[in-house]
Amino acid sequence: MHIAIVGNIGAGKTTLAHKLAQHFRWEVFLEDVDDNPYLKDFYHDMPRWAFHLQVYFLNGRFRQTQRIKELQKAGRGIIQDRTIYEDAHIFAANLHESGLLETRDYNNYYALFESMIDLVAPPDLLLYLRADLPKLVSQIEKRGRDYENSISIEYLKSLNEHYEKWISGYTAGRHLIVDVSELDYVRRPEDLGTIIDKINTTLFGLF
Ligand SMILES: Nc1ncnc2c1ncn2[C@@H]1O[C@H](COP(=O)(O)OP(=O)(O)O)[C@@H](O)[C@H]1O
Ligand SMILES: Nc1ncnc2c1ncn2[C@H]1C[C@H](O)[C@@H](COP(=O)(O)O)O1
Repeated sequence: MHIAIVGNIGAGKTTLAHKLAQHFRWEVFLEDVDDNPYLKDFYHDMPRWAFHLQVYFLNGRFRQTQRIKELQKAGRGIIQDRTIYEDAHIFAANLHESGLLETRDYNNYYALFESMIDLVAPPDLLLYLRADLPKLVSQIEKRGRDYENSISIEYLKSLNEHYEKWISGYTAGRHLIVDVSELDYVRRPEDLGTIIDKINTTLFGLF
């Protein structure tokens, strides 16, 4: 079984990934953020570093999906924090449409993504954490990564719009949308329970 958690920056993916992994006793696959050699520079100068960052994320995410495939074959359950789909359909597309990633670079990147994507199996469940802008801003602040101070409301808004468009056309497998704007699964165990119930219903037909 493979559940992938998708959603905007600060939506609460990593936090939920840990909690679900603990609940189901599955392996958790997180994003490579601390060792990312481009992320900090990207937030200082997006046009300069957009292409480098996208290629870095794409490669990392592809390698991760190959490891997930192996573990799945071995019968293990997996919770994945963010997917390769979001890199291409949300972040790279948004940078291109905002004029921060040149068309020739975007086309080059997208051709690479298309070469890879046939080798990627969609998750058994894609769990989209929808969050409004105040929730995203407060959780990004709460996390306190210095280099994310420069993230603008417009950037988050545009990413949210890309998420909504993408999820409405997602047909690769089962998906579940949970609005987390009013949920606090850090302090309220019942909110975590609500999400787990929804997952069980969708995946196993329980409840
Ligand atoms: N539903 C929630 N309610 C309250 N706080 C949350 C919730 N989800 C995440 N947080 C807090 O918000 C911050 C960002 O969450 P994180 O899981 O890192 O988001 P993401 O991985 O989506 O970027 C963390 O400090 C986390 O503890
Ligand atoms: N593909 C990406 N392009 C640009 N930025 C990205 C991409 N994937 C992740 N990010 C950024 C967004 C955050 O600053 C960090 C970690 O993501 P998070 O949603 O907080 O887990 O990386």
